[in-house]
Amino acid sequence: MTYAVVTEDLTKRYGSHTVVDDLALRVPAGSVYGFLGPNGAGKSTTMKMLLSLVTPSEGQIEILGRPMHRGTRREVLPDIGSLIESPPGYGHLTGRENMRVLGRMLDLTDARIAEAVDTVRLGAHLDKKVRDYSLGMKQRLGIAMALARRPRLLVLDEPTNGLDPAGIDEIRHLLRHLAAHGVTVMVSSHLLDEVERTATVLGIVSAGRLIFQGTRDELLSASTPDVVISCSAPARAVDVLGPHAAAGVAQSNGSEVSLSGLDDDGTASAVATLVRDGIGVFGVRRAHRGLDEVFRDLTADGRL
Ligand SMILES: Nc1ncnc2c1ncn2[C@@H]1O[C@H](COP(=O)(O)OP(=O)(O)OP(=O)(O)O)[C@@H](O)[C@H]1O
Repeated sequence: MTYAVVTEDLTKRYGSHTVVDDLALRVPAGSVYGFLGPNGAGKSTTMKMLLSLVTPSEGQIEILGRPMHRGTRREVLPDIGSLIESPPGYGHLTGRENMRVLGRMLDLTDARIAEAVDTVRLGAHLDKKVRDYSLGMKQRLGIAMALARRPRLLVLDEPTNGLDPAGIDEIRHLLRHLAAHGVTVMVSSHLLDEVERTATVLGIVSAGRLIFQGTRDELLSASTPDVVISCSAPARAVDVLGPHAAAGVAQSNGSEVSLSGLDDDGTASAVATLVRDGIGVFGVRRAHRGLDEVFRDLTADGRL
């Protein structure tokens, strides 16, 4: 497997506060890598380090096979498109004027610029002043600016922040389209929903630490789904199982009890306890868990 981004021991401290802690990122080339974590988890700081906008306290970064640091960033940056923090662009200029300024700065052909504008479907709004753009249009302009240099790697920090569902959907499509055309996309979000269907690989950070990295299926199988027992006396079952269950017991509806954090032995022993207590067990199953639940569990504990 070739990786577009590899980090070793990547760490950033501000005073005594470690905001990024020993990250070993592996972003496969050609993937859409969803970089997830709650607000303040250290996603932006990590992305800024990847772009050499923030100097790491420790660790190494390799981008597209080359070491990335102050001394090399001039050679590496032309291959990276990025959207970090607020969308770029001058508000008093139109979209077209902004793209022209960028074109002059980076010495891009008109065809290159037209291609980038086309990809984000901004053509119809090019003659409007950017300060009159909706947030979605601003984000798309930012992405067009990032794309104009035809990057091999695109780093986007929360590109769907503040967008409505239609805008989010559009960005999703765009990211898939780019990945299908060979661009590696690293995209951060604090909402799993937003990247789950787009990302082929997920990296989850919590309090600066990488608590999971792998495919969506690997994430689901790394967590234990709840056991749901349907029985004759669910309310009594909750009392009986309370001291027994490792993680938690809840009565989910009229006839069912949910138990979290139980392995197979724990499940067998819970059923035996119910039967011993004279409660009729009608059925036992593992609940289907959405990724959002898994994500919440992972980040609540701060561990996998
Ligand atoms: N320049 C700085 N000086 C001191 N602390 C900082 C600095 N930049 C970021 N931090 C702190 O680092 C932590 C991580 O911030 P960061 O912006 O990387 O998180 P994030 O996961 O991107 O969250 P968000 O989605 O809210 O931007 C926060 O506690 C933040 O206050």
